[in-house]
Amino acid sequence: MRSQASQVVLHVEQLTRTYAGAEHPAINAISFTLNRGECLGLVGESGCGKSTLARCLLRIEDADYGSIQLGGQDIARLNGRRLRPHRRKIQIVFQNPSAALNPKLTIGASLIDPYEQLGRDAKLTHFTYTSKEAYIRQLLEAVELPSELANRYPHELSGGQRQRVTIARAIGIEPDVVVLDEPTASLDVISQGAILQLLTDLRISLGLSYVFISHDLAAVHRMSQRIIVMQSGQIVDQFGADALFAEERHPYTKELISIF
Ligand SMILES: Nc1ncnc2c1ncn2[C@@H]1O[C@H](COP(=O)(O)OP(=O)(O)OP(=O)(O)O)[C@@H](O)[C@H]1O
Repeated sequence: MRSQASQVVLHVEQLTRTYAGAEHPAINAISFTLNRGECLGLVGESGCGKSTLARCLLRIEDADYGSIQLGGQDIARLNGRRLRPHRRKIQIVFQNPSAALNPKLTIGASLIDPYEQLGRDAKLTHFTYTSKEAYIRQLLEAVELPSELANRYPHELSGGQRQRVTIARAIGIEPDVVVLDEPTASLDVISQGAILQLLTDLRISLGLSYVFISHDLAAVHRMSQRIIVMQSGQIVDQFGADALFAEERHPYTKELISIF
């Protein structure tokens, strides 16, 4: 029997996307696997294609070529009603929580929304839905926020609190994969550390699997068990996090380490 840690939850193969009029693909033949319970770090400088990859994985954008195996099904070419049952399985936390939350919805309403849109048919194992209020309370508790915040609006929260809410929204429907796209980029240093710690705690306690995208090698190293380095849309290096400083690293990885 395969151990839980070696179960592949996401298998991406040859994913390629070229924007109209661009000379080079924004992402070029990207392939990787993500195991259950693992954080896979994806690092590279601005413009290397990290967010394009995130949008393609979420099917916000279509890749031109390649496959995205999620739970054994290639979702890269599914659309409309055929894609819908798979949407719950992959969720994203964006870098700017202010843009990700509807300013007209209370925090409670924002938290319930993914469940109502995508989660009703899901078998939840960590959270239980007995009533809206009870479900919202559990989610706020999971991200260490007081339940009183449920009645507030996003502008009445700090940036760090808002990001906790977007994390709760992403994990509340228990996806197989959470893509974290620079989740701390808009926060101050203290909040950054607290959010990274919360994400690690949640990964361990809920068995979550992350693709953690960042230009910040130190944060990626702190969070991840394996690291992929991207340059100009391509993967140039990948290794276990404990081999970051090994001699055989790609020259570009060494360059990133030098500005670590
Ligand atoms: N909607 C778009 N239309 C055309 N080109 C785009 C679009 N989005 C991104 N690009 C181009 O694709 C390449 C990759 O951009 P992308 O935003 O994925 O990189 P990134 O690594 O996420 O950068 P950053 O860290 O600055 O967000 C860049 O050359 C960018 O200019």
